[in-house]
Amino acid sequence: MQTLTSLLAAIPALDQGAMAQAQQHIDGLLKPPGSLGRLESLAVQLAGMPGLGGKPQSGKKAIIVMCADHGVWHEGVAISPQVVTAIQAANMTHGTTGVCVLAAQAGAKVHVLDVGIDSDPIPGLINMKVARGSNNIATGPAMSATQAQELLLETIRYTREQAADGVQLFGVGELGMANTTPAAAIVSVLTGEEPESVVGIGANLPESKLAHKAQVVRRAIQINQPDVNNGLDVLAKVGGFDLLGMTGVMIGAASCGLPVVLDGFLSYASALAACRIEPKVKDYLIPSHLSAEKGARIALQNLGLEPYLNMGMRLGEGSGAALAMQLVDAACAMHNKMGTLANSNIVLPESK
Ligand SMILES: O=C(O)c1ccc[n+]([C@@H]2O[C@H](COP(=O)([O-])O)[C@@H](O)[C@H]2O)c1
Ligand SMILES: Cc1cc2nc[nH]c2cc1C
Repeated sequence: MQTLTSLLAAIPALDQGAMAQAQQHIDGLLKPPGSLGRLESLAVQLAGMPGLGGKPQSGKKAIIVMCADHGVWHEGVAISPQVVTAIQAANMTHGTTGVCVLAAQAGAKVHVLDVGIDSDPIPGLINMKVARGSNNIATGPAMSATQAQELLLETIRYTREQAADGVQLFGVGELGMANTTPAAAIVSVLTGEEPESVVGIGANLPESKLAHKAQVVRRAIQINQPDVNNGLDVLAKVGGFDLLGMTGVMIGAASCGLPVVLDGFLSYASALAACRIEPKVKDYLIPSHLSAEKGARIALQNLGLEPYLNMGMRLGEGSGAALAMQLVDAACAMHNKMGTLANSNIVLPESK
């Protein structure tokens, strides 16, 4: 089996030649050069990804939803009953969740992984349960270093298997009551921002409880002392199984030279950790929307990513990734189907 070190070393650089060629092709399409804005830069980014063979394409799509519970829920940082994680995970298999409906619109398959729900195994889910919930980060590490290393490798392997099975576009999603608390802790540690700046209401926590939630995040960081230079240590100490699993999908996709569409706030935390583990992962990340969670802008700015959409969404599950997959399809259609200026005998003067 491949080691994490060898998988990280195998992440290819973007193909600059293919990107220059795509840019030239797009400049010759039937429109004023640059007039399709960020759809054009998205197509160029895709063209550079070696796993797509030098051309923007988005055939088979997979949204991988990591489901887990969190010991820190018991600190009173979330209002949803913890059992909602298990109930909603089961709903994923019935196709009734937000992500399932939006993924169907995008032509994406939803893969639901149980990486640590506090329940018996749920029929229809892929069982990668590490434990029935992570430990309470306010009193100690979320998981052991060994658990973190093993789950990271297992989720990377799962992603690479899907790539071998023909998936060309990945999306990440998560489900886990209270997970905006460990996500805020990760974002605070990896951006250097104060917990108060990155803690938000999650799934409708009353504003009056925000100061308590920030205090819990502060305590988690104080007690665990995560190593800011070690993304996996941060995930293991103040993260959770779902957040770590999404990092695995990002590294797995990048190691295959394939794109991965982010979702909301939780996925930004996972992406910050992925890029701390290996900065090359960044080239393969496609932001989707700006989550309405308070720390969202800070996290994305730190990643150096500008979201495509701003819809006030904060559902998670991979719903934002599903929506933005349609933009990826649009960028591919533009590149592959539009006519050219040359074929219409249109000659435009240089604008510079
Ligand atoms: O995607 C987002 O930006 C997002 C923002 C806030 C909440 N969520 C979802 O709500 C849950 C976490 O909220 P909470 O309040 O329980 O920490 C979890 O299941 C997430 O999928 C998701
Ligand atoms: C119903 C429900 C669905 C969710 N999906 C993600 N987080 C959620 C929280 C709740 C409460």
